[in-house]
Amino acid sequence: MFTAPGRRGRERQPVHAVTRLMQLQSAAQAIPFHTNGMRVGLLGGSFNPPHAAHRAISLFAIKRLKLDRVWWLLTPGNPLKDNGRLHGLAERVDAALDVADDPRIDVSCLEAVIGTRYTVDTIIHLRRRVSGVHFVWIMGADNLAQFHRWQNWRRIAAEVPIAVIDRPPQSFRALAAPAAQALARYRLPENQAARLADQHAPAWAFLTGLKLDMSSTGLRNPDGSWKAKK
Ligand SMILES: Nc1ncnc2c1ncn2[C@@H]1O[C@H](COP(=O)(O)OP(=O)(O)OP(=O)(O)O)[C@@H](O)[C@H]1O
Ligand SMILES: O=C(O)c1ccc[n+]([C@@H]2O[C@H](COP(=O)([O-])O)[C@@H](O)[C@H]2O)c1
Repeated sequence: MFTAPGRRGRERQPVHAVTRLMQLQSAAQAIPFHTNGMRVGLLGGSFNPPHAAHRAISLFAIKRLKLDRVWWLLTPGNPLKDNGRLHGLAERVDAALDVADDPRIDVSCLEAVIGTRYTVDTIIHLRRRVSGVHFVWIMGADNLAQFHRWQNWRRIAAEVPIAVIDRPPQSFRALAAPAAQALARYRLPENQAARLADQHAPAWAFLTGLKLDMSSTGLRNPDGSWKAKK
């Protein structure tokens, strides 16, 4: 028997082993459930470890962008990070399923399955394999600040609308960074963010209203192990 954390303030709920096995299998199957016309946010990340802000920004994006679901795409290793102390994918999937704790959030190992660490490959793969779904790439402002260093970032921006979530103290730097400047004319006013998933790329929006200082870095010990949950 596994346990999954309940929403804040609730008791931890038991999760039957068969349910957990099904969740793990569907993560391994890589492309989560979808139907024609669905609006899906893609939150790529290291999730080392997953934390409450991942869940909070996913639910925030569902609300503000009028999404049906968010897929957490667990990277085999961010190409711009030192991945020497990155925990194994299975351990991160297991922890992500615990933290996500919402039927609208799916956890996926798509990038490991297709054998890439590059977002551009992931987006092109999804565009080819999944039709009729409106995707939005979601990232924190720290990632917008270095988006110009991602492989083929202009192609990513040309393929999928992007929602950037405020993440102090990165926000000012992010909006002044090369990618934000280059894409400035494609930025939607925040009060039109609900239309983002319907837009042809390039299109992006910067979402304020949620400021969370939680990070995976803060949840790791100096040796890379994850701090025990309180
Ligand atoms: N507190 C937060 N506010 C806004 N976005 C966040 C926050 N935490 C994570 N994100 C975003 O979620 C995605 C996945 O993040 P990631 O798994 O790298 O967690 P992290 O806390 O940023 O990790 P680390 O501290 O190791 O860099 C990224 O786009 C990141 O910008
Ligand atoms: O494609 C790239 O070049 C690239 C460079 C840096 C980061 N990314 C992706 O950005 C997402 C966020 O990464 P992270 O480590 O900040 O959680 C994750 O999906 C990474 O694979 C992608």
